[in-house]
Amino acid sequence: MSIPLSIAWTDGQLVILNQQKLPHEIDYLTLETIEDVYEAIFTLKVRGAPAIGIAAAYGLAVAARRHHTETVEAFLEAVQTDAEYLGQSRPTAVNLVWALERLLETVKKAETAEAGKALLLEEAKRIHQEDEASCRQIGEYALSLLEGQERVMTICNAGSIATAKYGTALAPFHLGSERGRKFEVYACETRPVFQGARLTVWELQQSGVDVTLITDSMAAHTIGAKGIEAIIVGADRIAANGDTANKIGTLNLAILADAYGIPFYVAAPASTFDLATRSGEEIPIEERKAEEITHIGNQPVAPLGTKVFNPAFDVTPAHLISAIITEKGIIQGDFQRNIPEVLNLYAGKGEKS
Ligand SMILES: CSC[C@H]1O[C@H](OP(=O)(O)O)[C@H](O)[C@@H]1O
Repeated sequence: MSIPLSIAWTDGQLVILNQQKLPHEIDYLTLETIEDVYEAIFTLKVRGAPAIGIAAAYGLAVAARRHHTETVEAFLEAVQTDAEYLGQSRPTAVNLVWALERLLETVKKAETAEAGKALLLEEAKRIHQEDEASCRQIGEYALSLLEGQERVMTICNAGSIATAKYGTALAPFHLGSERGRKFEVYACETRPVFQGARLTVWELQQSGVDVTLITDSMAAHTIGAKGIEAIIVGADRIAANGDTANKIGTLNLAILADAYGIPFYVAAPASTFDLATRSGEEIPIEERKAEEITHIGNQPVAPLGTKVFNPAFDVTPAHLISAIITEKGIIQGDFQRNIPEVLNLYAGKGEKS
């Protein structure tokens, strides 16, 4: 059994597992240009909030290697332009902008372009390593919160391939499997891109975790019929008040958890919090192309030209969230007050001194 990975810096190159080809093909891609990285993020070849941030960070380093400028000022301007370009690849996951801004802050220290190139790559590697450690710690906290609970539902893929390793919502299942802890995971297929059916099922099977696939519409019935004891999901952006953007369909599960009286957990690293965003109303929700809904593969399932609304995310209000599981601890109660306390963060200013 193994925990799958989706991003590597190998022999000086950025290599990703092409998640659009899973589960039937294991296809690795080397992203050689900033355009390659943008396209991989936009088309969900690499996806998942933390993984998007890691890929963008390496993308900035890859792009910088191609700049041969007369001055360090010109180099820094070119890097700034690259960051703005990559930052437009997907709007909802705050990890993308967070990673790019962290690299821009780091590279400002460079006295030469060559030093700047080294700083960018070192910081990208640091973000990659930190995320793996964060996800492992999230898994530990989630295991403690799920003590005595076996039957758990999830949606989309907040797994190892959506992060550096382990995942966020799926981290307790991967760690639990290593320790003989039994879980029965019920994975919503997650239309329209099928991250649940294609990615979460595949990923948990690689790790030897008992996983059952259901359609999104089966969630309410399944919670009752199978005695689901908790729901755990990932996040793409968590506002200062705890409102959480995650894959479309997550709000449905939060409402169902409230109706059934079972806990609804969000698992996410500190890099997914955006304290400059006061509430969920301010979170940009990505809308994607109609064909994701009107077609399955190349097969149309709706009349051609059908009008479509295709939001890729929804926002779960904080009052429906039982706890937010982070690498720095489990946040409950008054999220507005407890988020900065637990994460030791100020709005937009990073760690407390
Ligand atoms: C730890 S992954 C977080 C989040 O990202 C996924 O969205 P997408 O597949 O569109 O990148 C999903 O919302 C996951 O929960």
